[in-house]
This record gives sequence, C-alpha cells and structure tokens, in this order.
Amino acid sequence: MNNPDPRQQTDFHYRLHATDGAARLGEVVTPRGVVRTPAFMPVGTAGTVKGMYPEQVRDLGADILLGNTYHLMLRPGAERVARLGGLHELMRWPHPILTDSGGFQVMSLAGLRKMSEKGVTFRSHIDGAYHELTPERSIEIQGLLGADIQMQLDECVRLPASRDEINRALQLSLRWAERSKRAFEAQPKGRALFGIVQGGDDAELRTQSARGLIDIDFPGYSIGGLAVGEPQAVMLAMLEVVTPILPKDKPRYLMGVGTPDDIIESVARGVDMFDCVMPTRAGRHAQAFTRFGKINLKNARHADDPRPLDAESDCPAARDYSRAYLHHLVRCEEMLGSMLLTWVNLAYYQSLMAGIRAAIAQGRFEAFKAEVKEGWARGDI
Ligand SMILES: CNc1nc2c(CC[C@H]3O[C@@H](OC)[C@H](O)[C@@H]3O)c3nc(N)[nH]c(=O)c3cc2[nH]1
Repeated sequence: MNNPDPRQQTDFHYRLHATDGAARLGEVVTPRGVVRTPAFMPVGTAGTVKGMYPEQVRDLGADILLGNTYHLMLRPGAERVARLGGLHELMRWPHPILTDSGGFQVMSLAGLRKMSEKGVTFRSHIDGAYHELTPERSIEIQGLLGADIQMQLDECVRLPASRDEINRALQLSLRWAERSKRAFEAQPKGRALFGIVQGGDDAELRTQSARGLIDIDFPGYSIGGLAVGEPQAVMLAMLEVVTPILPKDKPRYLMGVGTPDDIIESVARGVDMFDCVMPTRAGRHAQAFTRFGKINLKNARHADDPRPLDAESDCPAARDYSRAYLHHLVRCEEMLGSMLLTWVNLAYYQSLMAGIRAAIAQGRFEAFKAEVKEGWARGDI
C-alpha cells in the first residue's frame, strides 16, 4: 500500500470544475487518490481518527485524513513509522493523508519552548524529553510518515497580538517557507508542500505574506493564523483579503476550521479544504451536530426520548439509536457513547460538504447556505 502503482503516479494538481460566486468546486489530484473539494479532512492527530475505524471514515465520504508531525514524532516516532511502512500502511488508510508541520502544537502543547531563527526546541508534553523542530526536520518527519500533502514549518501567532509581533512571525515563517521548500526537493515526486499564509488580523500583513509565498511558489496554500481566538467576522475579513490574491489553479486550505457555519461562510469566500477537531472532540463530549443544530445529549430532556437524532440520516448512529440510549451512554461514560456521536458528527460534516459541492455544481450555493442556516436556526424540535 505504501508504493502506489507507478502507472497511477500522477503529479499533484488541482482542477477547478465550477464556481458560484467565490465558492469553488474542484478536485485535488494526488498519487493516492482524488480529494473532492470543498473537502472536510477528519483529524487523525496520532494516526487515528479517535473512536472510528478507517473504513467507517472512508464510508462517510472522507477522501483525505490529517495527521500530525508533533504527536507522531513523539510517539511512535517518525523513523519507527517509516520502518513499519509509513503512516498509510500503519493506520490502514490507503487514501491521501495531509500532515501539519508541528509548529502549532509545539506552541500550544509542549513545555519549555525556545524559538530561534533555526527552529524551535521544546520538551515533550509526554515524557519531558528535549526535541528540536526545524523546517528541515519537520519536512524530514513528514517525508518519513509518507504524507501526500505536507506543511511548511511556520509560526502561528495567537490573537490578539501587536502588529510588530504578527510581522515578526510572518517574516520568520516566510524564511522558513524557503527552507521547507528546499528540504522538500529531496522527496519522491507526486507529493505536495503547501506554504502557510500568516499575518494575523492585519490586511496589509496578510497581503505581504500571501505575495511572499506566491513569489516562492507552492502547489497549494494554507491559510494559517486564524481560528486562534478571533471573532468569526475577523476570520472572514482576512479570507476576503487573502483568497482573491491566491492563484485560482491551486487549492486553498483553511487550517483548524471549524464549525459548520465557519465552513459554509469560508467556502463562500473561496476556501477549498478544511480540518477541525470539532466533530470528533465534540462527539467525545456528548455533543451531536445535526441538520437541526447542535444537541447536547447530556441534557436530561433526552432521558425518555425514543426518537433517533435524525430519522432521515444515512448514518446508522443518527438514524437507528434513540436519544434516550445515547443519553444513557454519555451519562454512564460508556465508550460506545463517544463512538456513536463521533460517527454522527463526522457523518454530518461529510453530508454538509457533499451538499455544498452539489449546490455549487448546480449554481445554487447561496440558496443552499440559506436552507442549511434555517435548519440550524429552527433548532431541535
Ligand atoms: C484550531 N485552530 C487552528 N488550528 C491551527 C493549526 C493546527 C491545525 C492542526 O492542529 C490539530 O488540531 C488542533 C490538527 O491536527 C490540525 O492539523 C495551524 N497549524 C499551522 N501549522 N499553522 C497555523 O497557522 C495553524 C492555525 C490553526 N488554527
């Protein structure tokens, strides 16, 4: 599984099929398969989409998963994953995998961090061991994992932040983008490295970052430094600055986003790819995402409710299990509760993406957006 058939070796590229306003319908073609966009990428941080079998994730319509350099370099270790045949083989996922470069997690999870021009040294949040992450080492790790789409090492600044702080991190990230691209040249053909646009909530700095990355030239562009505490309006305003600058023939990936509303509003502003821990993490916290909005299954009002979450869903977890049973499972902290609600949530996210793609194809994206929002507003009857 780790050596795709050479005859299918197709270089990484993006195909734009249709637009509806700024919303885009397309495909990201990789040697391991096609990613239909707009796409939601379930997060498989430590080599697993928590509580789900890979086949289940695939059956829900996911074309691509996300893995994480920071977690996998600490445990089980990148060299060990490579010895075991790479991440696709290890986690039995033969389809595309995108990995993040680890910088974001170092800043949010690791202890004793020391940032320099060279990279970042830190102590593992697991066993306190010292590690170093440089652009070169991050690319080496992502290559050992065998990721089809890789991220440059960058510095993501939490908001609110001063303009000087945002600019410093942006300039460092541009220099790391150059180094990441040079290190990436050693990898097999067909894989792609994305640059990551930074610039915080400052339109001028966002423009500088996007233009700087385009000068370096990447096959795809991530929009980073968002979904870090800023209001949705600020995130959307930055998308309106950045997406018109990015090349139309390359994919745009908004990192770490988001709620169903974040996603549909970001698609409307030209974003193609999304990842977020929301559906999986919420599933482990008794929250269900449905066409009627979010439902908290811990709430006692569900204790005697024989209805399923959504009788019209294609997902057995949403269609066949009563709210009373789901409420019982979460109250007893039974693992099946987390598994069923994770399944419900990923099914809802993928059905939302499928609906978005169909609506753009039919030129009715705005109408679809209004219908979906009306369903969430109606709430759970
Ligand atoms: C949640 N908001 C958010 N997440 C973000 C991530 C991590 C996503 C990664 O972190 C993990 O989820 C927390 C997943 O594995 C995902 O791949 C980012 N990563 C990088 N390299 N640069 C960024 O500017 C960035 C911004 C984000 N904003």
